[in-house]
Amino acid sequence: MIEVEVPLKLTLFGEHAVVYGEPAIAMAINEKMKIKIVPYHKMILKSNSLSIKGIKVDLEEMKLESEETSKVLSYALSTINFFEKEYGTRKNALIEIESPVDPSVGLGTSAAVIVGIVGGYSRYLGYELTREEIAKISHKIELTVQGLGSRMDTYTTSLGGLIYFHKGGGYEKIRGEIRITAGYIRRIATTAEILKRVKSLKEKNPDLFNDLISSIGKTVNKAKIAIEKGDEEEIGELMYVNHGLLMSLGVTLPPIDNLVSTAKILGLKGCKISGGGGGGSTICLEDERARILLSTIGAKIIDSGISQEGVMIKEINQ
Ligand SMILES: Nc1ncnc2c1ncn2[C@@H]1O[C@H](COP(=O)(O)OP(=O)(O)O)[C@@H](O)[C@H]1O
Ligand SMILES: C[C@@](O)(CCOP(=O)(O)O)CC(=O)O
Ligand SMILES: [Mg+2]
Repeated sequence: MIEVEVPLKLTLFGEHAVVYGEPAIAMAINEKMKIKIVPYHKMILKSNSLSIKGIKVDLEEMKLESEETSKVLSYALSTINFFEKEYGTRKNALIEIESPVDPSVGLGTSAAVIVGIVGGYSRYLGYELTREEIAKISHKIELTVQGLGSRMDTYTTSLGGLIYFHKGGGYEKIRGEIRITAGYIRRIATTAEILKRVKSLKEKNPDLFNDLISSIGKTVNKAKIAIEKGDEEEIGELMYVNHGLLMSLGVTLPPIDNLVSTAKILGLKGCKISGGGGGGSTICLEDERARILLSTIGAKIIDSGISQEGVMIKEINQ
């Protein structure tokens, strides 16, 4: 049996802008997606946190027919099919995915599912991929499924730690400690849908869009220096600036905008959305009042402690 643990992630700065070549800073956290792969007589996928809306069942064979299912399983299915296409092999297995959070809440579950299956299923096939190789393959798959996207989530969940992604490519681990209070609410759209909306904004108003995106890039670079210096005041101020720029891109949601502006008035050091937006995750520099504010919007608080470890793959002889 192969057991895989993949850290989820928080985007501290630079979401959306990183898709257009700007820098970003993300952090792997202690919330871990777990994937188990055991030999089986056919290919079965089990997942604890998915739900589908609307089903059609062939009552003769009790066979479920649902467009929605293949959409919701798109990341997992594309990853399994990747191996068949690239390696020409398909070894039946029972693949069980256990997520600590709901899908599509800005915590990188899409990336974690891909990274977990790439890491676990490649090992199941007898390959020993490095974390960097897992990240590279996973980014390719996530991009194929989403049509748009950056290397940020797949690299952060594969490699672990606090990572600065350079403008135009490459990355480096950042020394520095940042303590976050984080929670999430359900979303009104998936990241793929939100990415498409942001892209249409770019097409409609390229000059304005480019100014907004490069302002986010500047914010990210100032934040990197502030994190390395441990300057919490500056980090927090830049979180509010980044949130305001994301608001201009139209990816935030009123309840979260209200929370962020209330936090600023109350004197919390810094808050912003994290990830694709449209609801989902909100992060603040660690503060008890942030937990209270998050609970007022019904957010589920998560374990946002940093995970220095990236994807962990264990082979267990049964
Ligand atoms: N536990 C899971 N099992 C299978 N697929 C999952 C799971 N969690 C998330 N996914 C996939 O990832 C998609 C969510 O990706 P995305 O919208 O990018 O949100 P996130 O912010 O979590 O990355 C889901 O629609 C589903 O296809
Ligand atoms: C919006 C984006 O910058 C981050 C998406 O994060 P998530 O899938 O919402 O966890 C997209 C990307 O970087 O691929
Ligand atoms: Mg995602």
